[in-house]
Amino acid sequence: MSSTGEAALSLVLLGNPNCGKTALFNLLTGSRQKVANYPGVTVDRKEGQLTTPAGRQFRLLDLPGAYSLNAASIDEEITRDVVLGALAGEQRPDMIVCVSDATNLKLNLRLVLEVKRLGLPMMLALNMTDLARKRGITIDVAALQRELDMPVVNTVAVRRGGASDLLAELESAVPAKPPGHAGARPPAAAWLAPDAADVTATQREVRRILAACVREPAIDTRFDERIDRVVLHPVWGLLILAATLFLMFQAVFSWARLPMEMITAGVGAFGEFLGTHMPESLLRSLLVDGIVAGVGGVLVFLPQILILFLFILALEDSGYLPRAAFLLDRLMGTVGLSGRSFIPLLSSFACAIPGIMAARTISNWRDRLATIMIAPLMTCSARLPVYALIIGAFIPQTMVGVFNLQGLVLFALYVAGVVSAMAVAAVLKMTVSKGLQHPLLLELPSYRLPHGRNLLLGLLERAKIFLLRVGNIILALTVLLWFLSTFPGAPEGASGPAIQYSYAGMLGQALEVIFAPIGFNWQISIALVPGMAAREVAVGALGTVYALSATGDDVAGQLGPLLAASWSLPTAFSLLAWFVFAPQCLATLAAVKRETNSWRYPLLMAGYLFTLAYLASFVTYRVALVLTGGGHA
Ligand SMILES: Nc1nc2c(ncn2[C@@H]2O[C@H](COP(=O)(O)OP(=O)(O)OP(=O)(O)O)[C@@H](O)[C@H]2O)c(=O)[nH]1
Ligand SMILES: [Mg+2]
Repeated sequence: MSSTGEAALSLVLLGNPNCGKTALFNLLTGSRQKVANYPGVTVDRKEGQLTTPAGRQFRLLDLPGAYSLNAASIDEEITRDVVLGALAGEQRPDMIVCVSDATNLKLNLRLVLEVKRLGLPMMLALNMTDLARKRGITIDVAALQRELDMPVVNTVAVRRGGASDLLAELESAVPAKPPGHAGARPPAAAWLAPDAADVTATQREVRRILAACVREPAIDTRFDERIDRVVLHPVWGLLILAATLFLMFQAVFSWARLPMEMITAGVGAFGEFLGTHMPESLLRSLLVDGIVAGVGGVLVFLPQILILFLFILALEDSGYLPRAAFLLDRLMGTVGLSGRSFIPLLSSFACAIPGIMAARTISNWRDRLATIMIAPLMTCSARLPVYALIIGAFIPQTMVGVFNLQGLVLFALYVAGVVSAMAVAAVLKMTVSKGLQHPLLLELPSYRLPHGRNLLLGLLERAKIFLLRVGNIILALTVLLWFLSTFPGAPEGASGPAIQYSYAGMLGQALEVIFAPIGFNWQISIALVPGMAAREVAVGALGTVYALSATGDDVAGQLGPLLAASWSLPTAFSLLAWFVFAPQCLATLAAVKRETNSWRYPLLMAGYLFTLAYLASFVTYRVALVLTGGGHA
């Protein structure tokens, strides 16, 4: 509570895409919202608390970027509605903090002038002033303040203390709201969508203000342009993109080997220690067969996940992503998608859910729907443990020329996801999403060397998310599965491992009827069920199920060799094919329901993905059987 006892005033951060609003929000509130160097990162309103050095409190809202309040896409509608107080249950903000990229005021000031017409209390944060200075741009802040008739402060959102001027301004400039008098806010002028004449008038005003307040050297963009000549080249550009992605998958395997071996050894030693030092009991089984075999089995994949994210974060920070979108626009156009879909789809490599949300930036509903529907085919990071487990067990570590064979297979699985997504998009184009092509208008940010500290923080965040997942949902489901696999115990005189007679064993054997034609045994069938909650759980579940089926030896930390001994190669390939397609993630389906506001699309999605998964596994299994001389199963 602030010293004067007033209710916290609400502030919103409003500005063009990629001008640094979220970076500023994080700096002011201590949050860790996603920041990246391309437009359209934030797609939802985010709330935080801000306390000034003197102890004054504010509610701060971060908004999706917009070029105008005249919204064209869902994310921009959110921004408009928050600013105009049109959102249900949300009052109009007390004050608007416009954030502008100081290196690009010509574009940014248009929004400032448009918003100014609302007549709300307002101030301007000139962000990225570090870059502006580096480029020799000088801005006369006092003059700008006079011209705009509002407080103007310099900020550097990525530097500690970079918002001190803004905080000082907030300390003094905001009129306190009289307690209990919510109605005392200044009335906002009604907002009318600007017409062509308004836009021209605003442009003219921007030019006048810039002439009065800003001095720029003859712009020196040669650096960016020289890079773009290669990166946006139709042939070289595509080669660079392919090489980058390829390198990423090679690295996931080759760089991760040592840390993975260390974790495996650690987990194995721990399991063995428990196994030898605890008396034979249910508790020992829960710890060794349930938790160590299950959770430990998933934990091993942390290094690979971090390497994947290192690449994704570096790409996001560099400014390369919108270029790749631009490059792929024509290619994606052939299947009815636009380059606009590229970033949502690329985000889906991390997880389909933020990818599906990022599709909000696509203004055309049909394009957006098509993007949402194919997002789960992008290989999310939760599939990585499953792929890596099977590849590690069945694909030898040989080198093919300079390439690591395991990395090649992983790359092929990612390609399989992308190619199927394109095929599905092409089918959707013929049916639901028939429509015109829209030209891709995308602002290209300046290239920037990824910030070491940002990368490190991003990776720590990722590690935290993964470990929390392991500690929460994966642990809980593993324990549940251990329970279901242990009870009821085997009847007297039973042959075979006790798990066969348990609840999970019975379920697995029932499901095996469905899955036998695609080569899955009852152990795999069991693992698929908890795998619906989170894909990695399938790995933990296999660990537990095999630990309980094994006769004597514990499998903690060495599930791979055990699988290699008990599955045929066709079964392994079939399971890989299954995971390329199967919608093994309820959270994704829930996100689709939320984003499309209907049950229709998640159901459609689950239906088509399960069908594809079954077909793909069936074909893979049969073909592999023939090729490996396994005859008819
Ligand atoms: N050098 C420098 N970089 C900055 C500054 N502020 C933000 N950035 C970088 O600019 C990029 C965009 O920052 P974000 O905070 O994601 O921008 P945003 O306005 O929230 O973007 P949207 O959510 O897409 O509208 C990131 O790469 C930041 O690291 C700054 O003051 N100086
Ligand atoms: Mg943002």
